[in-house]
Amino acid sequence: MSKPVVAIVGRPNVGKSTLFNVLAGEMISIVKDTPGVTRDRIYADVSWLDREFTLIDTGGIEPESSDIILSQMREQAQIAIDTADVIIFITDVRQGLVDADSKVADMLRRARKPVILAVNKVDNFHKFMPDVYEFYNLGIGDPTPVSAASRLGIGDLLDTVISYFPEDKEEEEEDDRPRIAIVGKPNVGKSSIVNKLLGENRVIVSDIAGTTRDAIDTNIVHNGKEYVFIDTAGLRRKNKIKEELERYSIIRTVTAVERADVVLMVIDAVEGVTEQDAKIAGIAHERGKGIIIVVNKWDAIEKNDKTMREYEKKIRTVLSYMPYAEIMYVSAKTGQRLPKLFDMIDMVIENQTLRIATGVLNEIMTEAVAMQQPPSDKGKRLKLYYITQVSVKPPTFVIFVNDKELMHFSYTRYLENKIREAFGFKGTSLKFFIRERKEKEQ
Ligand SMILES: Nc1nc2c(ncn2[C@@H]2O[C@H](COP(=O)(O)OP(=O)(O)OP(=O)(O)O)[C@@H](O)[C@H]2O)c(=O)[nH]1
Ligand SMILES: Nc1nc2c(ncn2[C@@H]2O[C@H](COP(=O)(O)OP(=O)(O)OP(=O)(O)O)[C@@H](O)[C@H]2O)c(=O)[nH]1
Repeated sequence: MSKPVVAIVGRPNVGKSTLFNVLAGEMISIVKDTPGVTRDRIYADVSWLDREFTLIDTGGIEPESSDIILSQMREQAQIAIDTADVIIFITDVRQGLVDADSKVADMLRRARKPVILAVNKVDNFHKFMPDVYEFYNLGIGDPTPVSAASRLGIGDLLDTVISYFPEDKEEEEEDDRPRIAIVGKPNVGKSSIVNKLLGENRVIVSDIAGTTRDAIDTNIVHNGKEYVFIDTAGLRRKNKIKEELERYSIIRTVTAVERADVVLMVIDAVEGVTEQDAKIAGIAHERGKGIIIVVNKWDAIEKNDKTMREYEKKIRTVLSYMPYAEIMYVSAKTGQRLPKLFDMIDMVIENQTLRIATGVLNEIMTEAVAMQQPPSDKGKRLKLYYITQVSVKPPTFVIFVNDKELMHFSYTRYLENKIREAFGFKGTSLKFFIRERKEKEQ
């Protein structure tokens, strides 16, 4: 279900960005083309030997003095401990072992998460190996020599990374409680929503033992059904620079969204919807998660009969890439409409896992094609042979055509709309793959 998260931690200048780019650039597909989504390489989807994971770079800007370096590294390590399944701790063979490395190693060791010690800049294994052994002193296991710049040792490193992933999701499958991530800018009311939901519903203590991450999960029972809320609120803002804070909140959002079935994208009604909201919502959209846009603090604004429509218009414009998302206007302060969230969550999950029979899909497609002729180019017309649904979460379809080039984005969108007219699929994106098939095979 959810992909494992792997975090890179290390001192400035040891090669974190270089390693990140090597892992990301060659072996990944970042889902792009969502307007507003950050171009910063803070996170990336990586796959290695059929295993997929989300890679995050916890490193930020370069601090000047060594005591700041240490405190920053502690912050990075803490973020990694809080969010990652596997941590790559990267050091530099040229600089050798330094005090900050040892302190961070202590911290990581106590966290009881799998840590891989990568010793970077080993551009020549023969020459530098004796220096690599020094890193055994950190007491966090065997050092793995790599050279990010020359791409040496990368395969071994990735083998080690995936060896720590749980064997195909057995454990997770047992837990079928809906997982709901609450995301949004600071101060929009994420914690207030969870607290209000907690206050009005029965709470039970998390029964999954042993993982740090569950500490931020809240289990809520509503109408006899359990829901797990994953909160991204409460980033410690003290002493943080703006860029750093933003990086951390993106990491928190990505890792929470990764684990969720449905994402509540919280917007502050008083502030209105902003580009930053578009960035955050884009993370959930890219990952094909169910989405509900929650406009909070609805009690705090002046309203008339047009207010809701005006809000919707603005939201649809700024978040134009997710027209399928439902919008709810709530107040964590008064509790207005909050109980309805659960029905909405149930509906979105149903839609995320909805499967449509192939026969029905093909009827819809045939009818759609009859109503609006497919595009043509240079005398050749697009022919659509066959459509079938191949997976769920999000619902994913494959369309077989005579020529991929002829399948315009707008025609795919048209078919999507026809499918949505028939089945709704509210709250979830739909994915389409276009495949070519020779005419005679039909
Ligand atoms: N010789 C050698 N140099 C490397 C290697 N990997 C990275 N470097 C160099 O080390 C320097 C720092 O690399 P970055 O990837 O920017 O390091 P970083 O840890 O992301 O640094 P910060 O952004 O300051 O945290 C650059 O000059 C890289 O070219 C390597 O494998 N061998
Ligand atoms: N009027 C009004 N105020 C609200 C509502 N929900 C939250 N607030 C206020 O908004 C402020 C921020 O609420 P939080 O729940 O801490 O917001 P958050 O999104 O969790 O913030 P971070 O922890 O910074 O991410 C607090 O002062 C709340 O009292 C609401 O529905 N109406």
